[in-house]
Amino acid sequence: MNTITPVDTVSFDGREVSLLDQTLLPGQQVRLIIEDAAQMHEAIGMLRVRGAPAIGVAAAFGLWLGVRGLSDDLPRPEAEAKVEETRTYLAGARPTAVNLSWALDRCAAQALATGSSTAQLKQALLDAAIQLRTDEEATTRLIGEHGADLLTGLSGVLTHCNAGSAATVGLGTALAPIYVASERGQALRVFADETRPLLQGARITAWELREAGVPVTVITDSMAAVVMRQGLVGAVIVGCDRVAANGDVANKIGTYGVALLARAHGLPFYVAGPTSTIDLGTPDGDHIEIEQRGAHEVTHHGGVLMAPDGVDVFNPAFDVTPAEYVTAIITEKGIIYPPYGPGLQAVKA
Ligand SMILES: CSC[C@H]1O[C@H](OP(=O)(O)O)[C@H](O)[C@@H]1O
Repeated sequence: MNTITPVDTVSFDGREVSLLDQTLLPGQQVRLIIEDAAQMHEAIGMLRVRGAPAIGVAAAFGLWLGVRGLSDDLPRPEAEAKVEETRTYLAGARPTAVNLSWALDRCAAQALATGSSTAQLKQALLDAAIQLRTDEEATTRLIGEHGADLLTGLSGVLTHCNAGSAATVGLGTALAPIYVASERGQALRVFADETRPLLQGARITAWELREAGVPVTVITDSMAAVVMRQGLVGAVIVGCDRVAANGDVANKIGTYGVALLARAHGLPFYVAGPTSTIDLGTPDGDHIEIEQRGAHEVTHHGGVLMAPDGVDVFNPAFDVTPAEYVTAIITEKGIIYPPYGPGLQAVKA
């Protein structure tokens, strides 16, 4: 197989920042020009751009968009105050994926340490966002290369949600090892959980894998157990939105159940993610804020009522998988095995 071409989730063409609107996948591929921080905040909140690494890069460009219109004559302290205001605003778009705040903090710190004028501050924010995009793209290739070694000899793997190229600015996290294994000539079929309620697996994972020529079978979330029992997969590999210092993993709702199923069927359960998704400041999964989303996502699909309108709904966007159920964590710096504390500390050093 030829080298995989990543999905162009977030890009800057020298003038404009654009996003692939993932709410319209797979039926439409529409690019949105994002002109200011408010539009970027909306895009992140509505999952037009989604996936921890991708929203981090998107927010970084959003930070620049929030100040690019400032007059170069504005006193630097006032410009810096605007950066801080925009950073705080964008960080509030979604609470669970640590990459959002991590990317904003990284880019703001780099820019605030650069120059003494407002013009230099603005340029530094753009430079920081561009560099972040470059770094995060390279990171996904390394995740793929480390993770592919774990998939050697397998003919099927199961994934949950979308932690592919569309969730990053490169090959992805959970799907990166699959892409690299495929590039190496391994015949690997992906069983993709559709992942209710927003169907990132059916809509996005299946779409990007088919675009890349990787065999994919879409299953409903309730079919995962049978797929494992019938021996159709030899491993589970998922992404992550925040990894706590003890190795507990926040990821798309339903991941915890898939981890339990993997344990029950004696299958390895791998988590793939950049070290930027590891948050040593959060001691364990109980301290990870889980985003609660609106009832409409559950009671409606495609404008069709799927449950009594107004019925009570529980719609957490993520859950936490305890570290004890995680076989290994695949990062760009290598594979981490239990006990996770020391290994996570090492890759963040
Ligand atoms: C590579 S991070 C992907 C991660 O993000 C997804 O959540 P969302 O679609 O709500 O942004 C899901 O948890 C994926 O595993």
